[in-house]
Amino acid sequence: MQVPALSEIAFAKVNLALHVRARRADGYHELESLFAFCTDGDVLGATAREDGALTLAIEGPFADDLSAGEDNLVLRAARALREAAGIRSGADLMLDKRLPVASGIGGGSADAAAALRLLLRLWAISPADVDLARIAAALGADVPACLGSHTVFGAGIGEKLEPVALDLADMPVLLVNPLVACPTGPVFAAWDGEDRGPLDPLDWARGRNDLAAPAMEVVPEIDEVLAVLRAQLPRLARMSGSGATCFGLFASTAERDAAATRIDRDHPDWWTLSTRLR
Ligand SMILES: C[C@@](CO)(OP(=O)(O)O)[C@H](O)COP(=O)(O)OP(=O)(O)OC[C@H]1O[C@@H](n2ccc(N)nc2=O)[C@H](O)[C@@H]1O
Ligand SMILES: Nc1ncnc2c1ncn2[C@@H]1O[C@H](COP(=O)(O)OP(=O)(O)O)[C@@H](O)[C@H]1O
Repeated sequence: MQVPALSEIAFAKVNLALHVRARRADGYHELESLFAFCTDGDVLGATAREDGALTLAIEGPFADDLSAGEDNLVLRAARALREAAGIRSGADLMLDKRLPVASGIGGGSADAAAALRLLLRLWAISPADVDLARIAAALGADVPACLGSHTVFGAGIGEKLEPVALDLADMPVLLVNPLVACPTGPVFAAWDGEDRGPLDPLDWARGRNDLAAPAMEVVPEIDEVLAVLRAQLPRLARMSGSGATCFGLFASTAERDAAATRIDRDHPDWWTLSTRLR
């Protein structure tokens, strides 16, 4: 595979807390979440094409779990940006798929956001000339937060973003996933409809993930992932998004790495990623 001209990391997303407040008439859910991002993720590369074609090739550990067809969020993002900018530029896109698919860490949303950042650069589009927030929101509820990929408070269906005075950079994180896909729609559908109260973003550690219980109905293995993670004595362990990935926040990289080694040894069929918040 050729070396791409430009590349961007599609930073893995973690919902440090996620409170579901109401089911809307259109089936979507009002929520409040503190989004944070890891320093690692998928890697997206791009090389310009003169003929205006858009192509996508996928490699990496989870390449077989998704199609490189027209509905891939990377290609949808590229087409949306090109249309908004009124240009006919092309690109060969290469996605190194390192994050498990449908796993609550926003792989698809992060890929879409990375595609927007990357193609703005490749095609020399000024962000002032396109309504990036609108393009992002049309691609998925999480894409606006993934665009900036910095700690942010989200309301509405996740697209109403408010800055938050929290610096969590460099905090050691361990992500653990049982490698059972956990699709977002069925998890929201299994939510019991009870509003358990608002999220104070500055008090997120005492918050909740209201999707954990419904996600465990869809993927029962999440219960064991959380128990195994908690046994490693992190500062905090919780499920991210609609699952099934759970995260542990550790006091030091040494404690995080020791936990990863034990979990990899005891659960060789699970996926883990030792990373940091950015
Ligand atoms: C739960 C969260 C938390 O960050 O993350 P993930 O678990 O997907 O990573 C997000 O809200 C997910 O956002 P995103 O992954 O963009 O969702 P979408 O593709 O737009 O929606 C997939 C489906 O989930 C349901 N959905 C999504 C968002 C929302 N606020 N309410 C919903 O009910 C809808 O049934 C929708 O058709
Ligand atoms: N580039 C992509 N990466 C991952 N999933 C994608 C991508 N493009 C489209 N999808 C679709 O989006 C769905 C949600 O994937 P993903 O964003 O990984 O889940 P989650 O938001 O739960 O982490 C997948 O089931 C997949 O079919």
